[in-house]
Amino acid sequence: MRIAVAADSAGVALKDELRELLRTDTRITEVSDLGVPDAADDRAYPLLGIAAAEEVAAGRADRAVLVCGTGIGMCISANKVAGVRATVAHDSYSAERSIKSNDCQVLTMGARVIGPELAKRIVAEWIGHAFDPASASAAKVARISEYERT
Ligand SMILES: O=C(CO)[C@H](O)COP(=O)(O)O
Repeated sequence: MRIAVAADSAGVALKDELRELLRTDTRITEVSDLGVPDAADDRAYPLLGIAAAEEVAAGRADRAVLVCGTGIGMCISANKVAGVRATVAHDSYSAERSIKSNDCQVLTMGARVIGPELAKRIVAEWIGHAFDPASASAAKVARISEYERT
C-alpha cells in the first residue's frame, strides 16, 4: 500500500510522527510526504489536502493521511477531488467504518483534537482495514460515484 501524508503548519508535528510510524509499517510499500516540511511553512490546508487527494485520484497513492488543526478543513478539501472519499476520524470505530462502510481512501485528523499516541493507533488500525466490494455497502458507495459522474 502506498500512502501520501500532508499537513498544514498546525498539523505538521503530528504528520511527521505518523509518517515515521508508516515508514516502519511492513504493510506500507511507499510513504510520500507532500509537506509542509515545518511549521514555518504557512501554506493553507486546502493546498496540501487537495494535492494529496489528487495523488489518490490519479492512482499514485492508495490512501492518504492528512492533518490540520481539527482535521475538518483537510477533509472538506480532499472531498472536493472527484473520486476521493475522505473522513475525519478520531476514534477507532469511525475509522474502521470509514473503510468498511464508505471505502474512504483518505483519513484526516486534527492535531488540536487528538494526542499522537491515539492518532498513531487509529492510523495503524485504519491501514489494516479493507473494503469488501461484495458487501452490502458497495452499492451505497457506488451511488456516490454515480452522482459524481452526473
Ligand atoms: O484546522 C484547520 C482547518 O480545519 C487549520 O489547521 C486551521 O485553520 P484556521 O482555524 O482557519 O486557522
